[in-house]
Amino acid sequence: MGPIIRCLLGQSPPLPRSIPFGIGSEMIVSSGDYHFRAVLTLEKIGNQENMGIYKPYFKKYKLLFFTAVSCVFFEALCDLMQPTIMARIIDEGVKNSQMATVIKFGLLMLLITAIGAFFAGTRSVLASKVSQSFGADLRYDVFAKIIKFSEVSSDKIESGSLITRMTNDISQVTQFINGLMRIFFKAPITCLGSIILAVMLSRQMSLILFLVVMIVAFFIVISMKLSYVRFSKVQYAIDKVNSVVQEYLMGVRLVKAFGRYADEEDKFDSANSDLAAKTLSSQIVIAYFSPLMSLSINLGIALILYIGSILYGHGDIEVGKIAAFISYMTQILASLIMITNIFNVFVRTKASTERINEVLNSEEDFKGSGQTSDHHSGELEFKNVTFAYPSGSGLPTIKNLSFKINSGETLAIIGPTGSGKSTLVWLFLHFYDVLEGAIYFNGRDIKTLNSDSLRENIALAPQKSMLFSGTVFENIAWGNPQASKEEITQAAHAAQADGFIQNMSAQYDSSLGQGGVNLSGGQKQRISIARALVKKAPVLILDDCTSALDAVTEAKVRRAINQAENRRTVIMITQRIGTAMFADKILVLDNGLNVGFGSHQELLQSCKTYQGIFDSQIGGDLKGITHG
Ligand SMILES: Nc1ncnc2c1ncn2[C@@H]1O[C@H](COP(=O)(O)OP(=O)(O)OP(=O)(O)O)[C@@H](O)[C@H]1O
Repeated sequence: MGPIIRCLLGQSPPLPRSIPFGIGSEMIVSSGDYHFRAVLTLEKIGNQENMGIYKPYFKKYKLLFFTAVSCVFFEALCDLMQPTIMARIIDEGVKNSQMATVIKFGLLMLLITAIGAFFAGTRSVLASKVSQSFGADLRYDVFAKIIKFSEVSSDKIESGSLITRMTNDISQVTQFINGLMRIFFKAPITCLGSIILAVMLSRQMSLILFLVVMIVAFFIVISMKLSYVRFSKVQYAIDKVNSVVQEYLMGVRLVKAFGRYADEEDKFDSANSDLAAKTLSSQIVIAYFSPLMSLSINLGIALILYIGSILYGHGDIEVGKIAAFISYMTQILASLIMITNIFNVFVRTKASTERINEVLNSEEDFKGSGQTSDHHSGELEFKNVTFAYPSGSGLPTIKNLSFKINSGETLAIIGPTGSGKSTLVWLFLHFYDVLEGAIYFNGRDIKTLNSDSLRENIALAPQKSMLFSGTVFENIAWGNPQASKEEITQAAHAAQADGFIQNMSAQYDSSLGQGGVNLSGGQKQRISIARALVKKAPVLILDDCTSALDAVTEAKVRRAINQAENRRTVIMITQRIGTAMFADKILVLDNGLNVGFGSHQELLQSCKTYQGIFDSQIGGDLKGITHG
């Protein structure tokens, strides 16, 4: 097994760090049927354990892989035989005008070419099959990992970058695997075989061959060194372009409303130009070195012809052998370039592998200790909870916060924007771990609960309604795929969505565009609430998701939830005092601190922040009424 394969499997000792290759050189080399795009990215070639991630995939396809490699072996043998047969045609057939010899060896050449073509075709099909299946499996696993991402991981890697990793980086790996089967064995076999056969043809001319090989090898090493650091920069530039496009598409209406086309164009132009510049910079070295290598090869051929003609004059060599020697020399140099390309692609793949590995090694969502929580009640307690976002400023978002609600109670959380209201929900859902304190659900620390079953107890209507492409029915049923049609309509009724759904062209079977583009903000919120209601979980969380509803509709939603058969615990995050005041308990948050907890009446008496919010929204005139 060769070094690249061993590196791929993480089995070989590290390649020397001193290998003077670099990130970023890119070249397209064509030699016969080889057409290889290569970029060198050998930043840490010694650190190859990352490549071990491909071991299971390689194992899965090893039979096809080795069949392809065997085809390459026979293909190379066929190639090697050609110049020697050609020399015999010239020296025995053409020179002596023996047509029978020309025809005999000509037919033999054709037969060998046909056999070589058969192996080349089979190898190509197998290489494509293995590399594409390999790539598809890897893409699947990366996506499966992204699905399991913890919130910390999601905060760390931008979605634009994740897309580049799922597409560009995995394509790079696929290209490498394909190239491995195309040329990995062929290049060394051709190179070694050609050297042996060339030396056997003429020792004197072999000196020129070695000289040219040394010069070309020198150019290859220098070009790699010069282009070492460039490739990962290209990948990050692609990330940036993806992010700019993605952000524009997410905010397209806002951009139009604000007429900010020019700024968006500028942003894209800057990212795009940066990508072009970095790609150019990664290619430019090769652009200069490729002609230099060709020049050296042609110089070598001219020297061979010169020395060959002198030797021929002395009767030391025949014309056919000179032609065969030149042919072997071209094969040796083409193989050298191919070997270089293997390293080029290897290092580029290494950079992509590091990026893929970062995804595969990202922290997964909390699993909990494996204990399930199949409770039917929804008692919740936060005890001295302190929390800071790992990707945030380091300052706590939630500070020593405590409160408790009993099962079946309604809690309203109110407070200025950015005070940490949604963060409480993320903590309860165990998206993040608390720094200090603990959260108890039905008396058990949520850290000891299986996260999936904890979340089964919670239905969430998020602040930003998220709808999927599909029908209205499918979108509501997403909350509970087992729900009957009747339960879906009941939930829609309670969420005050049935009215507008009935007015849609195909009622519950009406299609929603991507993200629910064909609905108003309030309609989206009501479908989102219906989806949460149909889950029938012991705890219902409404995260400021009635903000787009008018006061009358909102009151109807609230009443419907309160009148539900199985009275559940409801957590209602809101900015409106008119919504909060009907809750059993109200938590007033300010800058992550619990500054008030109690009923509306209690807080009006005791909590300055609450009084302030009340005065600003309802006004002092009504204070007496609500007091009563
Ligand atoms: N993923 C995150 N990484 C780092 N900081 C975050 C993250 N999410 C929120 N924050 C910060 O935490 C603080 C509280 O945010 P949170 O969304 O909980 O506030 P909120 O009270 O729900 O606000 P709003 O009423 O505007 O929705 C804010 O300062 C915010 O910048």
